[in-house]
Amino acid sequence: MQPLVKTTGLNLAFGAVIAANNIDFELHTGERLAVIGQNGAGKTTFINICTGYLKPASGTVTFDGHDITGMAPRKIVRLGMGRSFQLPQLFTEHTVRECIQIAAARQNARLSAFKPLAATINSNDVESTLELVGLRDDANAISSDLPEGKRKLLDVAMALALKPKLLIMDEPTSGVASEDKHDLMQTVMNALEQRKVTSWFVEHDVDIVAQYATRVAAWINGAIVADGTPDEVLANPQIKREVLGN
Ligand SMILES: Nc1ncnc2c1ncn2[C@@H]1O[C@H](COP(=O)(O)OP(=O)(O)OP(=O)(O)O)[C@@H](O)[C@H]1O
Repeated sequence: MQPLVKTTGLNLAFGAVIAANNIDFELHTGERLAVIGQNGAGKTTFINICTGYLKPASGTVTFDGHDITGMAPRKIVRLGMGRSFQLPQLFTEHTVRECIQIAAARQNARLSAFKPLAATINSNDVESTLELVGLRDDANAISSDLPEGKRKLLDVAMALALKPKLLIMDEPTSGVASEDKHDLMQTVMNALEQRKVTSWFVEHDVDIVAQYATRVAAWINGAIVADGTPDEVLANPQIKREVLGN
């Protein structure tokens, strides 16, 4: 089976810091990949290269059979690669429902000053996305008034409105109280499962990684040093010592 994402020989340095060190990587449809690594290991740089926010100095990225190396982020999104951010990127003056409507309309390039927003998109899709992430009761709330956990859910909902094949999430549980992290991840993972979206998420909480990932890749100094099942990688002595700090 053709990998959904494939990178070959990716390199990128910031001055003397090697943020991506010859990364060969494959992700297959249906996987739930957790990426772990200390701060500064290169996890976000790798996401930024794959999503078009950074150009690699060398190497290639393919997504769903397309060469997307150096392609603009909005074009990569249109091919079906969604992304949610460590700090949710919401339309802060709009309601939760409008944020999802705007995301859906942007994907179809249907935003227009001459047509009401709701007339440009399929309202059933918007309502089912609200329901899917448990935000129906918050649909009329202004997005900036939401607590952090719901802001994260809205960020995911906006990505899902674009009907992605893959969703990459940079620290989906950061800034969320530890007692709320599992509920948040459960909701997100159920939503992704229902929409048959492959996922890859950066996560520092080992319990979350062990519970929700089918595969774990560990980063050190811009390179993948371990890649396998959660049991294998989380028990690897080097990873315990250098990544998990045990
Ligand atoms: N735009 C940039 N300019 C200069 N250095 C950068 C830039 N972006 C990242 N770096 C450096 O590259 C290295 C990798 O950073 P990156 O953000 O990818 O790490 P990370 O694993 O995502 O860390 P964190 O867990 O803190 O988000 C770090 O040393 C960082 O300081």
